[in-house]
Amino acid sequence: MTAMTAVTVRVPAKVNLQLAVGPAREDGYHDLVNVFHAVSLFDEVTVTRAEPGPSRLSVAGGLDSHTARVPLDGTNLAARAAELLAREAGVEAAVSIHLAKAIPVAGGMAGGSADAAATLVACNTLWRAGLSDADLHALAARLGSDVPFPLLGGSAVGTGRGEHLTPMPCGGRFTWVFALAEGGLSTAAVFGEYDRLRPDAPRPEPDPSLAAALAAGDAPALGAALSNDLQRAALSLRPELRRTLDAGRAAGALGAIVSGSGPTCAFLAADGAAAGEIAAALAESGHCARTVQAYGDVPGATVLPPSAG
Ligand SMILES: C[C@@](CO)(OP(=O)(O)O)[C@H](O)COP(=O)(O)OP(=O)(O)OC[C@H]1O[C@@H](n2ccc(N)nc2=O)[C@H](O)[C@@H]1O
Ligand SMILES: Nc1ncnc2c1ncn2[C@@H]1O[C@H](COP(=O)(O)OP(=O)(O)O)[C@@H](O)[C@H]1O
Repeated sequence: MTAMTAVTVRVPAKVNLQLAVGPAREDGYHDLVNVFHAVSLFDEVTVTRAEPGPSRLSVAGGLDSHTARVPLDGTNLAARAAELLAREAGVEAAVSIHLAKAIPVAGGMAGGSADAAATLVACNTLWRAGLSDADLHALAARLGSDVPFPLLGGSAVGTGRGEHLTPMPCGGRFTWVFALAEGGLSTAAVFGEYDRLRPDAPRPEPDPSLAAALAAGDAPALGAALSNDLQRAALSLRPELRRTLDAGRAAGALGAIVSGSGPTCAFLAADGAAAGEIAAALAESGHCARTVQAYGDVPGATVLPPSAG
């Protein structure tokens, strides 16, 4: 059997349908009820055998202003994922990693986490390391709170700091418009602003009406149930996002919300035609850098056949 030389994994972005945030814990993290929903905006990560040594990284795609902010050294979450998996599997990390990015960078859609999850799957395949899904999940949680979800995809609720996942049924295909902003927002800074604004945050609780709407494929009910406790903090740091949200609502969005820690804004549309109208209105308003349309939910990290890589 000849050894594989490269593996490509396709991995989705997420939007948070509910993000309920408790008070800061002693370790600095916050307990969450975090409903993840994987959407059809994909990064593709290709891991190729290379000389031993630090992983070499390259990046392409997406908004130029975004890709320029992707670190190409050992701090990249994908490089850290390759090193962690190599240590765990007892092999040498000898790979180059190419990131073809469609997920906005520092946009609250977990692009770096998606790349890390994809790298775990790609290296596990390339090195025939034989780690189980549970092993990969445990490694993912060590890399970041958002890293386990893109392994799974679909829709799922995350508790703890977001890493304990329970899948949720999704009974339909939901149509989304995302308004990408020019700059990013630091997740830690948004949680810090949340603490300043909500020192008395209550314990986060799941919203049963959201779970029911998701399971029923009921877009108007899901739009009404969307909620994000970090939105106020993101708007406090980036007040202009309010105009983006207002423009999407005025154009008929069933729900309008900041995605996770932002600054990407997410709009739920009734159907493809409505999504086109929302995207056109957002573009005309001049309040966002670019819009993309996507649907959810979609599967998690998937190895592509060699010819497609
Ligand atoms: C807010 C969310 C919502 O899904 O994602 P983004 O919108 O940024 O993509 C996540 O909770 C982000 O997850 P992730 O980006 O993996 O965060 P981590 O690397 O684990 O932590 C980065 C920093 O965010 C803060 N943090 C993160 C998760 C959590 N439950 N409580 C926190 O307080 C901490 O300040 C931490 O130092
Ligand atoms: N593979 C990666 N892709 C994008 N950003 C990365 C990656 N690895 C590390 N980063 C760093 O992580 C930060 C957060 O990026 P990202 O995961 O895209 O956003 P968010 O946490 O808002 O969902 C970026 O500002 C960047 O410096």
